[in-house]
Amino acid sequence: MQEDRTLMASNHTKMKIPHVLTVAGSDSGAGAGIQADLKACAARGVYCSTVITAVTAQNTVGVQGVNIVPEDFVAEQLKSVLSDMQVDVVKTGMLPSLGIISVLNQCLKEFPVRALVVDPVMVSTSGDVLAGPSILAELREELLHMADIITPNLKEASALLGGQQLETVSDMRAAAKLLHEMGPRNVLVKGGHLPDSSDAIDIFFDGQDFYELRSSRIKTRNTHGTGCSLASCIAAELAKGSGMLPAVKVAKRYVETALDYSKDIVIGNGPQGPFDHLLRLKSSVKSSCRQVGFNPSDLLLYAVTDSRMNQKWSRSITDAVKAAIEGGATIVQLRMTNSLLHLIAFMIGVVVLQIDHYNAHIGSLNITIPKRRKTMPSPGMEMSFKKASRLISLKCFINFPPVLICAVEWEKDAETREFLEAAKACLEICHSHGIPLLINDRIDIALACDADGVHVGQSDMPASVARTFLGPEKIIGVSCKTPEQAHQAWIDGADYIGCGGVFPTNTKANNLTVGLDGLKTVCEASKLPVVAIGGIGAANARAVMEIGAFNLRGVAVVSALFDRECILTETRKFHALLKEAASM
Ligand SMILES: Cc1ncc(COP(=O)(O)OP(=O)(O)O)c(N)n1
Ligand SMILES: Cc1nc(C(=O)O)sc1CCOP(=O)(O)O
Ligand SMILES: [Mg+2]
Repeated sequence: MQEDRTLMASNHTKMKIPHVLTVAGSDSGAGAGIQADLKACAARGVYCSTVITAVTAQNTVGVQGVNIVPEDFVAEQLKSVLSDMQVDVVKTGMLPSLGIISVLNQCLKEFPVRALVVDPVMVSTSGDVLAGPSILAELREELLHMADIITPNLKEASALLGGQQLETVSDMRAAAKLLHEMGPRNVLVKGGHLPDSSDAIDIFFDGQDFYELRSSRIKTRNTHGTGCSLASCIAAELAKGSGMLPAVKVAKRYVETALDYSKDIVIGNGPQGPFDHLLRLKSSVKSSCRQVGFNPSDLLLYAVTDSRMNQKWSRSITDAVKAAIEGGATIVQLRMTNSLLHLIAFMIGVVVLQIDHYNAHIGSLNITIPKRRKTMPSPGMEMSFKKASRLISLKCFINFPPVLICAVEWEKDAETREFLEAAKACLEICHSHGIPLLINDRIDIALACDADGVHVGQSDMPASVARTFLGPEKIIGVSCKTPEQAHQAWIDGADYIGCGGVFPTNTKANNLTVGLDGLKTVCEASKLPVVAIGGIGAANARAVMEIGAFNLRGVAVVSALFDRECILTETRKFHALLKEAASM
């Protein structure tokens, strides 16, 4: 009985992971070959096992040496993987000897897989020969007929066709047709090196139809390994269950995006650099300007922005953030409040529909605003107001679609775009001063602009889920009013908690206050550093900092900085005060 239960439990958690086996050469510079294949598969969320056919000494200058792995040992590697692991797709790269092609052919017969992607690697991007002409006949006879797709570039296609010159798109079409006659089910001739073309044009032929796939040619030296990565990405998409043409399209878009992202990174001194498969290097370079990760002392003077206060004082969000940083703010949170259109949508909703309590039903979406909800209209409303106005807009949409659909839909996009643009601009300012920028509520915005983290409340996305999206290094703060919430924030993987409202505030409507005693209770229960928030200004900040909690690391303020004539002066004064209080 016990045994049965264990079995059931383990069956329940079993999960088949899409799996690509790459059979290719190692590139010591890690731009191409096995290393590129591993990274491309990882980027596409697919497991990748490896059979190494050759070890190359290689960098951004070129290939300095090649050591071919004996075919018996390639066979041993193939058997090890194929006999044990459930491989979906095999992708081949550098196959430098007749014997290796032959053992691969044997193994694929013995252990059939769902698809075979053959990238007929012959010459490296630096022009060095990786597999000589002697292997061409073997490749044609032993492998091409087994392939679901082959992905030659112009030089490789030309070599496979006995040296035929390929200079135009119509040459590429003709070549794709001839290569298809050699047996592969699909052919992708890559025209990346086609002269006089501003686009990267590839020809895909499935035996019936030709497809001209275009992507913009990215001006960059960092193109080493694009062929390997494209083929690996096709293999990865096939392993996930995609059809051939969609897999090719996704792979092309992936490579184009990665090249564009990596166009300015500098690795090595040679003419052909690698690119960043995981689209991460650039941001770590940027964030390396400031200390990576969370530093609790950053909480000392936590400036939370407010767009309506900026409107009131006729200043831009960037000017406000700049002034706060120059005055001594140690961390900034971008908290966007409602635009005018939300207000209009909301008013229409209230006036026209005159509802206390309603349900909006759209497909499977059921939304209810309870009667006399505490967070209904009030001039100080922020997110709850926004949420309510959205729901009412939805109701209006149902009742008066022609009137409201355009306005509401347009507004929704505009708001997100506005938020993202503000976030990008503020991030630049913050990072140029080594100050972290957090985004209030919106994990999507934080991801899109690569902000340093987010602050979420009890009704926002749970911190544990935010963590899975943002990864281990980003900063996550959670609003907590009780010891239980503080405990949960710690379990969920937050970095700090915001505790408030300590005092009443006009900035956030209907906000329950916890007072200094409540703050102290939460601090004592919290395993995380705490920042106090709500109604804190120059007059009471010292009292807050002196409650005697070692993990209270600072105060978060909105109006005390931003609802003032001169942000710089106020922030300077506040910073000096906090420094003094913290040193006591
Ligand atoms: C530092 C800090 N603490 C608390 C909050 C409030 O967050 P939340 O409860 O989600 O309310 P909104 O700010 O989203 O209206 C905060 N923003 N920052
Ligand atoms: C954004 C926010 N959150 C609060 C909470 O209690 O969680 S109080 C608050 C507003 C703080 O503004 P001010 O510094 O102007 O009082
Ligand atoms: Mg929130």
